[in-house]
Amino acid sequence: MQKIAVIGAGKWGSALAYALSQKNEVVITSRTKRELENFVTLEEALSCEYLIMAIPVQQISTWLKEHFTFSGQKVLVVAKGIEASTGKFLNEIYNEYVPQENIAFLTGPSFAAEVIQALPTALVVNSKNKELALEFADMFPDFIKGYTSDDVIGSEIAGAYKNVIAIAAGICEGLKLGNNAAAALTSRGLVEIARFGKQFGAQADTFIGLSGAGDLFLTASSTMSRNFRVGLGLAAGKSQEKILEELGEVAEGIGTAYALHDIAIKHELYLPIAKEVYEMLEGKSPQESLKDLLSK
Ligand SMILES: NC(=O)C1=CN([C@@H]2O[C@H](COP(=O)(O)OP(=O)(O)OC[C@H]3O[C@@H](n4cnc5c(N)ncnc54)[C@H](O)[C@@H]3O)[C@@H](O)[C@H]2O)C=CC1
Ligand SMILES: O=C(CO)COP(=O)(O)O
Repeated sequence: MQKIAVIGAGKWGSALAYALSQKNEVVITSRTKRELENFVTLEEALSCEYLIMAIPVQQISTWLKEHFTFSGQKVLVVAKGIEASTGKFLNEIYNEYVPQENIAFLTGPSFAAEVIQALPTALVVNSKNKELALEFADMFPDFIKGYTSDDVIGSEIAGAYKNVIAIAAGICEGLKLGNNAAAALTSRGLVEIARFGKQFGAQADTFIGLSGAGDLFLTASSTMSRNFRVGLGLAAGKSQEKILEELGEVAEGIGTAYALHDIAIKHELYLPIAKEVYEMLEGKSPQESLKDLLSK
């Protein structure tokens, strides 16, 4: 039995704590105390050999600075997004604290609400350390088929960027543009993600697999996705503040759209869907944006 600590008791941290507890000893911690039987202090969690990091991307730099000291832990990062304030990828942020051989990243189609019901899925553990990736994949319960990959940057980009495309897909649905438009937008989204990934050294195969197409098709087609629901809210003319208040949970696509906007300017990249999502978040009319994307 492995002693695993999940850090962050939101939807995803809680679902993974449940899933991993099928075969392992798991404790969980969060910034506010929860009435959970396996709840421990942060100090105790950080003393475990294996850490599952479920803190949202926009908060993680500050959290690491304030709370984390590396002492040999093996870390699985399960968040998906790009830091808005700096444009940094998660692996860059974590690599300032955790050596590359001790860190892995989890991607693939995984609504927490289904994982916590033990419904089946297949996920990818991405790490430059193959042994570590296998170690984490072996911890999964029978209802999660574990794959491994060494394409850390590709899988990370796929997981982060699909949240932005899911916002666009939610807008498309909210505006009732039809199934053809939704499929066109999602497939162009996948091309956009893959093209962006190539710029940063990703492997092309990653984008047609679980971390790319798998997670994109899931998130961009379901109201279970928080990012998709952000899109529905924008289509309904709601403000970003109102949408987030109603959501009550994190939607990483928002911060990631801002990050992509800055990265596109810095590297002179053509990211049409991400650009329109950014502009809609900044107040452009969704009708206008979708017209710009989908008509000649
Ligand atoms: N919910 C899902 O289905 C999935 C979520 N993810 C990713 O997992 C990450 C977390 O998402 P959820 O758990 O769903 O979000 P959530 O909104 O349910 O929970 C976020 C958690 O982070 C904690 N948190 C926020 N700021 C913090 C800080 N400064 N210090 C410590 N803790 C802090 C909150 O207390 C909360 O427990 C996101 O990056 C998301 O994209 C990935 C796959 C599936
Ligand atoms: O990443 C997810 C599923 O794989 C969750 O997506 P949302 O954050 O949009 O709900």
